[in-house]
Amino acid sequence: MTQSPGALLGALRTSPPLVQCLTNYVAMNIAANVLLAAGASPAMVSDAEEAGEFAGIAGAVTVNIGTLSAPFIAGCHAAIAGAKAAGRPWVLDPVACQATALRRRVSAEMVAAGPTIVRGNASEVLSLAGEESQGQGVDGRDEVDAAAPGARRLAEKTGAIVAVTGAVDLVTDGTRVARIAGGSIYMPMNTAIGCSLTALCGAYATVADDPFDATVGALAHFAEAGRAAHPLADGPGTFGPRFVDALRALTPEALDRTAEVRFQ
Ligand SMILES: Nc1ncnc2c1ncn2[C@@H]1O[C@H](COP(=O)(O)OP(=O)(O)OP(=O)(O)O)[C@@H](O)[C@H]1O
Ligand SMILES: Cc1ncsc1CCO
Ligand SMILES: [Mg+2]
Repeated sequence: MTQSPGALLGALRTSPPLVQCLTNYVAMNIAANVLLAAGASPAMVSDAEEAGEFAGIAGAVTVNIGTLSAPFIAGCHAAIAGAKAAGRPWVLDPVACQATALRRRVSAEMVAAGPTIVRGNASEVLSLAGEESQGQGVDGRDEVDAAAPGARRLAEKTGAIVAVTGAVDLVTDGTRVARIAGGSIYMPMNTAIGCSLTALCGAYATVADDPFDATVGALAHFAEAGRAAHPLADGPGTFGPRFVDALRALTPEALDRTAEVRFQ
C-alpha cells in the first residue's frame, strides 16, 4: 500500500472533493450527509440532460442502481460517458443485481463500461461473477469469503477494484487482496449505509494515486466509525446519527492507529 487510509482522509479534509452521486431514492439524503461528515462535497445530479456535463466538473462519479427507471438509466450512461471523457474515476454499486432481468442487464452493461471500483455486498458480487447468489432483494445473504474467488475473477476480467462488504470486508484488484475488519452489526440494519459507502469510495478515489488504496481507505473509515458509534447507540435507530458523528470525529491519526487492515 502506498497511501494509508489516514493519509487519504487527511487529503480529503484538506480539500473536500466534489462527488457526483447518481443514487437511489432511499439513499439520496443519507449518502449526502455521510459524504459531508466524512469530508467530501456531494451533488445528486442524475438527469441525462446535465449528468454528462456535470461529470466534467466533478472529481468522481458514483452510480447506484437501487431504484431503477428508464430516465435514471439514461442519466447513468451519460454520467459514465462524461466521467470517462474527463478521465475521472467512477464507482458502480450494483444494488440487487441478482434480482431481476432488468438489473442483470443494466449491471452487466455498466460493468462492461469499465468502472474504476465496484462495491457491493457478497450476494451482488457473486451474481456479477456469474455465480449462485442467495441475495434477498437489496440485502446480502452470502458470506464475504464465498464471493472472494468471484471478486478476484471479476477484478481480473474488468480491471476494476472489487470491494465485497459484510462482517469483514474484502478488496481485490485480482492479485492483491485486503481484508478490513471493524464496523457494527447495526450497519446492515441501517438502510443505504452500503450505498453511502459507495459514494465515499468515489470521494477517496479523487485523492488516491491507486484506486485499490482508495477503496481500502473508504472501507476502513466506515469500519472505524462503525466501531466507535456502536457502544454509543441503543439500537439501529440511534446508531445512524452516531455513525455520522463518528465519521466526522475520526482523525487521520486515529484511523491509521486503529484500522484493522490485513493484506494477503
Ligand atoms: N455484520 C456486520 N458487522 C460489521 N459491519 C458490517 C456487517 N455487515 C455489514 N457491515 C458494514 O456495513 C457497510 C455496508 O455493507 P453492506 O454489505 O451491508 O452493504 P449493502 O448490503 O450494499 O447495504 P445497502 O444496500 O443497504 O446500502 C460496510 O461498511 C460493511 O463493512
Ligand atoms: C431499500 C432499498 N430499496 C432499493 S435501494 C434501497 C437502499 C438500500 O440498498
Ligand atoms: Mg447495497
